Amino acid sequence: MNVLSICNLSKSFGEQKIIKNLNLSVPEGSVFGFIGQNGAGKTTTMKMVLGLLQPDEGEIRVCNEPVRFGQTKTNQYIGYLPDVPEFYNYMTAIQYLTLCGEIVGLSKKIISQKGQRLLSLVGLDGVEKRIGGYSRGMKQRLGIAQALLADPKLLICDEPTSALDPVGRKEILDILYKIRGTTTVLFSTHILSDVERICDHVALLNDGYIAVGGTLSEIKALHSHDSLLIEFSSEADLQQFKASMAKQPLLIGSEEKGREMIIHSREMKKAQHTIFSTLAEADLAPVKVALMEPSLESLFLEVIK
Ligand SMILES: Nc1ncnc2c1ncn2[C@@H]1O[C@H](COP(=O)(O)OP(=O)(O)OP(=O)(O)O)[C@@H](O)[C@H]1O
Repeated sequence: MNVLSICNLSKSFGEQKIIKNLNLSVPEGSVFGFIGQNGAGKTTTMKMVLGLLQPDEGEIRVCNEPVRFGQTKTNQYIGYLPDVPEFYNYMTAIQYLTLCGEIVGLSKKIISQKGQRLLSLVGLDGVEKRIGGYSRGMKQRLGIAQALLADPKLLICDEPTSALDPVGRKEILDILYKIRGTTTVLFSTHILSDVERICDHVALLNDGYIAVGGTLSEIKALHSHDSLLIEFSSEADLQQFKASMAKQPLLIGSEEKGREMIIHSREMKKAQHTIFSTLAEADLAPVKVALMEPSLESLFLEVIK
């Protein structure tokens, strides 16, 4: 089942068409990376999912119920962490979660139990200081705890790691990874390494629509080429290899750095035959040969160029 389905969604601001016929399905239980460059329209899309912005065209369904602009019914299924979460700085974390729990009608007992559990999940249990003294990362973590308070089916996080240092980013990613299976996670980002670390599904928003989407392994298999790194013991050996391969189109687009060469091919098995027989004929013994997995970054750069 899909927790979120977006069908033929379009949105313009004035003359500027930001979202053009966007289709997206977020399967239950997934950790879904919604990727796009700055200004691609990720926040705009999320606001439409939350009923805060009116689409020009298209349909959005959350847990199979239609989202209506200005109405909050489908938001009962959603926990939302905006890119810059706002808090009452004079409160402590537990005071803030208590207030949020009361607003959504939870009993004192439930708030206390859930509050402690969530603060422990996000690594803020036992933190006594007021929110005003928190780091950005701590605020983001508290924001996740707050977004999870009402046990949402879908947690939406808008660029949760973008403003954080590597330690803060890892803490957020670890939390999102921990809750997979119990809560479906959709998070937007332009940091591809974050996506590679925790997501099982991804969609790349480019030019207003999903240019690439699917599971990480599907995308890598469909859109990418493999690369082979060959390291020689000297630059002279590398030059000799190049000369021996001169008649092969395989070296077109290859990269060279010092004693290393990286060769890209969509048919790596075939390419390897040619490379290894050339090495043998030229009596060259590289010090290292390694098959390199395509990175999400190289793949997406290829799609959006
Ligand atoms: N209310 C608005 N009125 C006019 N233009 C808007 C409005 N909201 C967003 N935009 C424009 O729509 C485009 C997409 O913005 P959006 O915030 O959705 O991008 P984003 O992918 O979330 O980017 P970022 O990573 O920078 O937050 C931008 O060009 C932005 O200036």
